[in-house]
Amino acid sequence: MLEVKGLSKSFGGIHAVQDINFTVPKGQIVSLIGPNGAGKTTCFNLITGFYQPTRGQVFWDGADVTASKPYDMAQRGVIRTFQKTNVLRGLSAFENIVHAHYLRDRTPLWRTFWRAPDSRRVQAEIQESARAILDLVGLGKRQDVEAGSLSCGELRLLEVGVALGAKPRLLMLDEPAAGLNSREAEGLGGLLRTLPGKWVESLLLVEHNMHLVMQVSHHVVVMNFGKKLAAGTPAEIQANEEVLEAYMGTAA
Ligand SMILES: Nc1ncnc2c1ncn2[C@@H]1O[C@H](COP(=O)(O)OP(=O)(O)OP(=O)(O)O)[C@@H](O)[C@H]1O
Repeated sequence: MLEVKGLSKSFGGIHAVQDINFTVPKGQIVSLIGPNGAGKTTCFNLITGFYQPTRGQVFWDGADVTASKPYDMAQRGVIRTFQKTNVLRGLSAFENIVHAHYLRDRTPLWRTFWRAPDSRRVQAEIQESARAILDLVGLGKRQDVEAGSLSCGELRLLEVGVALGAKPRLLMLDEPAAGLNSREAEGLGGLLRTLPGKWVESLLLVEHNMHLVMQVSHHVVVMNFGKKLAAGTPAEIQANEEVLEAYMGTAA
């Protein structure tokens, strides 16, 4: 579904991403890992059009979408989260997810006024979908709580819920387990594993929590100093000495 070919990005003399190649097939969870500054978030920014690549291409569903605008990528179903929260703290958990549904809504404004019964039906569908997402992420009983009052663990779950509200085909999560304790991360892992095939087509993850990465990924791509160091199944990556030296060793 997603294919990244020879992707490169330089900021002046800093080669943040150099000749990166990988694919995210349908139905799979792929993780991008590497030490701080390895270029993972820059890859996310290149794929979703927040940065223009210096070289290389991004293909989505067979189409060349290199340097598409972030809004175009979202319309195509490529939805990402940020390391900084995408949650509106003054809104309730429920309102946050309802709000996210409108990101991909194509209903022209005039229809909202002209065909009120139709628009009421759409609103009812959105509310039902928002409740289903809240139940999925385990926040069903917290739907009316202001996002700003949720615990760190609950906020992380709400962030995933907000991203799901935009009806992603490819969901790209940037450090979804940041700040979670091991029990919360375990729960998040369980949730992520249920998503492909039902709620999203595929998932691309940037994550430092190695336990979570190894628990949920079909395929892992390791970056170091902007370059691809290794790629393989979690078992292959865990057995790769170069990876252990460059990343696991320093992360342990
Ligand atoms: N807008 C920018 N301008 C200049 N340098 C940048 C910019 N964005 C990223 N960089 C640099 O590119 C390199 C890769 O950064 P990036 O944030 O992609 O790494 P990362 O692997 O996501 O790190 P972390 O795990 O800490 O989030 C770093 O040296 C960073 O300082």
